[in-house]
Amino acid sequence: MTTYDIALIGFGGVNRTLAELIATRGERLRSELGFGLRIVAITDLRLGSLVQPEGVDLSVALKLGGENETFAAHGGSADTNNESVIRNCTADIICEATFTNPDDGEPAVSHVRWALESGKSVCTTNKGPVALRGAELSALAEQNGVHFEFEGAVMSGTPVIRLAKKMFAGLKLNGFEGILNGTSNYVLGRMEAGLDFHAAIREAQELGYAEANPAADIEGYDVQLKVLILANELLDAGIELKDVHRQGISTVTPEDIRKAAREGRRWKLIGAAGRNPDGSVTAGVSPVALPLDHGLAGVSGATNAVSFETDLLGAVTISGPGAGRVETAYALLSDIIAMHAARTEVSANA
Ligand SMILES: NC(=O)C1=CN([C@@H]2O[C@H](COP(=O)(O)OP(=O)(O)OC[C@H]3O[C@@H](n4cnc5c(N)ncnc54)[C@H](OP(=O)(O)O)[C@@H]3O)[C@@H](O)[C@H]2O)C=CC1
Ligand SMILES: N[C@@H](CC=O)C(=O)O
Repeated sequence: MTTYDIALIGFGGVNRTLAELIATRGERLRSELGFGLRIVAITDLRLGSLVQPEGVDLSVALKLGGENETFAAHGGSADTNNESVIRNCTADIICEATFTNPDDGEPAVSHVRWALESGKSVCTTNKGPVALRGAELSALAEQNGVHFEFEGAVMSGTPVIRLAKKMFAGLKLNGFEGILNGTSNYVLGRMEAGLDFHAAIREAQELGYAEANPAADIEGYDVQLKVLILANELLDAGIELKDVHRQGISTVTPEDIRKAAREGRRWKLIGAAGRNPDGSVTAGVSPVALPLDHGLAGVSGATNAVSFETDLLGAVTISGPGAGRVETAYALLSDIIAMHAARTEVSANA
């Protein structure tokens, strides 16, 4: 039976939860999916780096995280050493889950590039590399005969990108609109229930929904990246970040929310893209007071939903978790499962 060796880059909420899933469900995954997973390296800004080709002891690694604790006391180093670990470790697959940088995608873009250049497949939940360097990195993966998967970059573990690519074959997609950020949707809902804006953000942080800098959620940067990913991956839009108009929810006041409620409306942060008659695509993100009978008005909490406009089926809507540590760790697992399926198909056809 195949065992895939994994390196985790970034050991925060998502990659820690992936490690927990591997520790607690490894045997079940092995019997159900026909492959095993072994973590052979971890790097993290605070903990440093740990490389153990025979397999990291997760019962030890998962307990680390206290102030001043590093991997140095456990056979590793206090230095992060990302490039050397990514290039030289024995992993088959690199799981990149460091913070999303909406400006240039770094350092995650470099992490992905180093991995692909050294013949390792990558799965990531990091929106930066996918939105800002997606085409280049996918081409690099192909040149090196490896995989670059990123299902968790949009709507966490809810299948959207792969599902739309596979299941919408034969349809023409003319656009989409959706709620694509769990944090801002959660915050708007909590404000509607009377909670203070900052207290609502703190709750979203505690629940593991928010970005390292929650301004990315609140000011619409996160949705801007997700709209860019969906537009380029599914509509072949060929657009850049500057082409996606951005406005977040920080301008929506408690009074706006009360007024909308009186009028039978509810504020939502909507990301959308649509094909113009000349084939070009217009895309943006902005807060909208939707009428309560709108299909997206009832999507609450950290749930996300995206409605695709297709030529033969009309609107097709996908809804599910949009954030959360477990939900997003599952996205990485689904990427690994997709890589295994592709590899199995290639060997069956050889
Ligand atoms: N949480 C969610 O619901 C979702 C998250 N995502 C994306 O997944 C990624 C991970 O999210 P999450 O786990 O919640 O975030 P966290 O902030 O919990 O974890 C990120 C980890 O990466 C570490 N890190 C930062 N820079 C580096 C670096 N250069 N080298 C090594 N480690 C580094 C951080 O260390 P330190 O804390 O010291 O900075 C932290 O431990 C993000 O890109 C996020 O946008 C996508 C979908 C949903
Ligand atoms: N911070 C993001 C996490 C997923 O991308 C969100 O709240 O949606």
